[in-house]
Amino acid sequence: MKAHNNNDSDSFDQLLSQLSTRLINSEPDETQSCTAEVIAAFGHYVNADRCYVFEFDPEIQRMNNTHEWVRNDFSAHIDDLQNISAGDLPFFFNQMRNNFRFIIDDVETLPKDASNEYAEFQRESIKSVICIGLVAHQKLLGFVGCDMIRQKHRWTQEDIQRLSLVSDMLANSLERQNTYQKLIETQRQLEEANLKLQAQATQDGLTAIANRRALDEKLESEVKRAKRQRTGIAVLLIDIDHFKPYNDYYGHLKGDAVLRSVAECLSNIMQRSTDFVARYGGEEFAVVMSTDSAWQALRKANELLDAIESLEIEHKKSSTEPYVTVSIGGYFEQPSIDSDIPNAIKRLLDNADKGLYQAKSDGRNCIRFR
Ligand SMILES: Nc1nc2c(ncn2[C@@H]2O[C@H](COP(=O)(O)OP(=O)(O)OP(=O)(O)O)[C@@H](O)[C@H]2O)c(=O)[nH]1
Repeated sequence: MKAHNNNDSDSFDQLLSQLSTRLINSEPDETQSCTAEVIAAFGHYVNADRCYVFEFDPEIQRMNNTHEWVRNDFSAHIDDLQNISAGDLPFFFNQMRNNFRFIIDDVETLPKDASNEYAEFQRESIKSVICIGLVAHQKLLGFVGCDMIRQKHRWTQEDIQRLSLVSDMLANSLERQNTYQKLIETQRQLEEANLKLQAQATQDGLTAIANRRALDEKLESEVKRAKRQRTGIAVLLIDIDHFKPYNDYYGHLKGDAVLRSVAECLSNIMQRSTDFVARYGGEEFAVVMSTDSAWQALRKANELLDAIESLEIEHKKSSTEPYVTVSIGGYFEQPSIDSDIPNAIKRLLDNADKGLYQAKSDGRNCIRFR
């Protein structure tokens, strides 16, 4: 076998140093191609027939071949060297766990208890093999190795030293890659948690529709839009009639179910992208709609009133029995271009509330528009 001369060693060291710089600065995709280049470079340098990287699972019970370089026509084995267990190659796994290396000049000299390994080396026509562990923070992550197929090779101190350099480089890069993956995963979890928190902050827990806070935000954006586009905006306040007697007679849990049914019914009807339904508090709901006329809003309010009664939820303790009904107060306004937004919002809510009070006074299950 060809011995290295000083030129070989110098040019290999230079190449390794360049690849190392690239690995340090590489994105995950480039890390893969750099690793492939590193093992190819080592394969050429040591005049090997096959070079590879394997990664262990955290328990060092299984390993996968992640990168492979083969000389000329030698057969590649990366596909059949996946998910290899410690039970398949016990001698090898033990050597790697205990010594972080496995160096065999002649596979014929393997001890008897390495019969599985011997059979595997025969299958791959391997005569000599060297594997050096990828170790980061005293943890064995995998190994980089070389096979000699054409002829046996006595691994020199120089081979071992240079492959150890390669393994240090790859271990650091693998460690960095794992940290990067963990960071990406943590970031994904944080974003998911943030989205959930955001949804919770603007969602009513019982009915899953928007809450009061979301309503305030919506009113502000809709008033701004109405001002800009010179359109009108209507607010409806919808209150379940005699809900206290309902709770007292049917129980709080059934009361909760009524709130959910009413919320769902309102949401099903208010389906335009500019429609908005929120739980205003207790047994009261609010609807915001962009509309050109009070008449259109009144028509929608009538639809809602009928739809709730049509749910036919029994309510024996109501003056509007036999079913659960609602009273609705509404107000429509076309904000002028110079109207003050907080005042406009206050006007919308106050007037809708006055309408609701009037509807309650006038016997409930009716609409009063101001
Ligand atoms: N089940 C249930 N009840 C609620 C919830 N929030 C508020 N309530 C009840 O809603 C009822 C509201 O009662 P009142 O304000 O007296 O109104 P009402 O009985 O509906 O009378 P009118 O509105 O005048 O027709 C109270 O009994 C509250 O306990 C809730 O989340 N679940």
